[in-house]
Amino acid sequence: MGVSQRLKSRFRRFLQRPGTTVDLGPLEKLLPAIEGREEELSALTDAELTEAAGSATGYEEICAIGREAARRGLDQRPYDVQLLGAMALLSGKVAEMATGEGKTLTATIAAYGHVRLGNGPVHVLTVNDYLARRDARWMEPVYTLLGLTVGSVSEASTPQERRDAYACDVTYVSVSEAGFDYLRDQLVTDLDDRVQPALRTAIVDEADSILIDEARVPMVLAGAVGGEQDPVHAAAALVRGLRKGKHYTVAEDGRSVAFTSAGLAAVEAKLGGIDLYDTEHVGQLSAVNVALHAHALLHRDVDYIVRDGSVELIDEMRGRVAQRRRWPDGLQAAVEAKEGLDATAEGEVLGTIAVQAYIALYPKVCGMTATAVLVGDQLREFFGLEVAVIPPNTPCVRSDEPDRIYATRAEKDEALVDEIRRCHDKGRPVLVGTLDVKESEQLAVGLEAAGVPCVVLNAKNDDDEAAIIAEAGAYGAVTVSTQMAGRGVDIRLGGSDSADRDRVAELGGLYVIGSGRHDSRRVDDQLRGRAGRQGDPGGSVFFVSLEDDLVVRHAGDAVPASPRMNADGLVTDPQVDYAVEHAQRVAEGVNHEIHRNTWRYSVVIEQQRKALAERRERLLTSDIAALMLLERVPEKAEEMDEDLLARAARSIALFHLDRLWAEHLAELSEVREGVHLRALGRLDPLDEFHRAAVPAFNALVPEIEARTIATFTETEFDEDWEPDASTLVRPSATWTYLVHDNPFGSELDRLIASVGRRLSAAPR
Ligand SMILES: Nc1ncnc2c1ncn2[C@@H]1O[C@H](COP(=O)(O)OP(=O)(O)OP(=O)(O)O)[C@@H](O)[C@H]1O
Repeated sequence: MGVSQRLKSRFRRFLQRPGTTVDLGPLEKLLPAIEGREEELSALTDAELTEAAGSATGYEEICAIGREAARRGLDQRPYDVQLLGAMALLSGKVAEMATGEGKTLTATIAAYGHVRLGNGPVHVLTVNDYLARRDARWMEPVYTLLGLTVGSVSEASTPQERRDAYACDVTYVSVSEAGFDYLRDQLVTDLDDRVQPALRTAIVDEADSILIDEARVPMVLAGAVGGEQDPVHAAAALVRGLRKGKHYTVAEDGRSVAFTSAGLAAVEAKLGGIDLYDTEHVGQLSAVNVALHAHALLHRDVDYIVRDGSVELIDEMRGRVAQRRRWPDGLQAAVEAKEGLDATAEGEVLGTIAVQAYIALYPKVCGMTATAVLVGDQLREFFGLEVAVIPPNTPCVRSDEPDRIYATRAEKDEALVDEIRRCHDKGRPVLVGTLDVKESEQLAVGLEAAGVPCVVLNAKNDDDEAAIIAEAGAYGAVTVSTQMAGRGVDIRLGGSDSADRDRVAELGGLYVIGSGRHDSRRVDDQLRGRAGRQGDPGGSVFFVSLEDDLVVRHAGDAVPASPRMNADGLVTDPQVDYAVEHAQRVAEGVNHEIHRNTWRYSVVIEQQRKALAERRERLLTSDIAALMLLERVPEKAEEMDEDLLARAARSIALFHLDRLWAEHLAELSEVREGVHLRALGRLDPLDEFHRAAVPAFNALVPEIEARTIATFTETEFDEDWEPDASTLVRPSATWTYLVHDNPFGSELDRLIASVGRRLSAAPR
């Protein structure tokens, strides 16, 4: 590489440092020309506008026509910054636009543009069904004027409704529904049963949340198989009385737990004095470890709630019940057993894909969120996406106060209630963001005792979430919710009808209070962003205590022994401010590392899934299965009617491919859970995983052929032969779920830790 090239590449690396963003200059230059088209376009009839929309080609024309359609369809003229955002999305970037800047409309113009540029159909991927439905309906008049069809998919949609929605130019769908549809489509035996067309372009809403926070969440399609309950219940009973410190220790980061020698001895005694580390008890050891995880690390009303006799997971970030989400196999049943509920059937995994891998199936991806810069390096690392920061339409005048830090939790809680009461007495609306549902409820009790009425938004009333959040800016309102709840819902000053706007604005607008710093600064920034939208007055502050989890876990050493404080107990030591910032950065680093690690495991499975999907597609759309049988079993195949042979060969081969893939997934998950590794000792888990996964996959294709030939040979065919009539019965009921936070990595650590402890324990 020559000197100038090296310089260029260094300069480029400088430009691409985390936090650096795309230059908007070239796009800004188009704005005057777009504006110049307004008069001429406004003179067109609706029909003429629609016709013009159908032939637009460049960014300039797309934006000019998009603007005119929005003006007519919604009575809102898109701001220049919204057009800049739309162009950033058209050029495949993640647009960072502050909360309330009108991302919904921005995405609409971009979706139209993508269709015009030949990148359709476009999927706008949302974080939930509510937003998919709302945005599709809200933007429909604009799409109609642009001559495009729009649809939305939700959990309740029938296959035909899904097919219709996906047949539109633009489809709004939550990322999980889209992923599940993809997985179901991978299992059809008749092309007509598919609902999704080939994936082309995704516009990802709340991009940081979907692309980073949810990236490693696997979406799972399962078939009904009876679950075994008893070992799980037995293991839950074994760990029920165990105590922290004495019987087990929890790692500082709260992510893993390990038996102490005393704990292990207690469990082994209850089992009649067996040695759990004996190879014959490997299954039991695994069950007991999972039960301990459920017992020690998962807390009711924080990680899950129990409703109508079943365990429902709480989405840690949003603080609301995560629909159809489960922990990985075993853990879910262990929590159910801990709560004394019948364990639900595990089900056989028929297909699975992580959110990140699903997104990667779209040849074109772009996205938008209020907080992208902070994850700029991760967006680049995992998706090759760059961030474009779009300036606000009206400058933000929100006043963000420095953290108020107290020595103890109790002092913090008291000061928090006092501050809320002071604001409430004046009528200034307050939105409090808490870290979890339990904290929300505790705060509500404190507020009630102080005579402050409040509305608590928690996982248990998620149906009304949007409506409640929309009123958070009303005069005198006090709303308590977890930090992430209600993302995407507009908070207007003076209530959803803005009736009291002036009075509330005079009081300083909405006051957002965080009851603690989240693990990620991004989530804190999102919370702050709920105040001061579109140039509204507003304020934000976070209350922190040195006993908060985040500080204890990640900055224990950095906190001075006796920090400076003022008379009110407020810590005024700059070193403490630094320690809190530091704790957050460490937590962010830990999460990034977990993401990277999980992804390294998924890469192999992903390649295998893709290779098999291609094979399946060929089986489905060609006669390769029949040709294989003609070659391998000529006596029988040549005698059969051609159509019948093609039909039978295809069904049998698809059946075996799907079955073997399901078996393969089960095997991989066992490998990952460490069942094999435990016997193998301390080897690099990732290497070990590859060593098992690659040959297992290579054996798959010959095995599909062998089983296809066997079934073909054994089956009697007549003209009316149907797959269902033979032994080729597919799992009848299928359902879908998301696997919550993958504890495998930490489980391995835990196992290694417990093995280590075991080894160092004195021989008995
Ligand atoms: N060009 C415009 N002119 C007037 N009002 C607009 C314009 N664009 C958007 N709005 C209004 O601004 C409000 C916020 O829009 P929207 O909900 O799309 O914001 P957002 O950026 O998605 O916010 P969030 O980060 O909460 O998702 C809506 O009430 C919308 O009608």
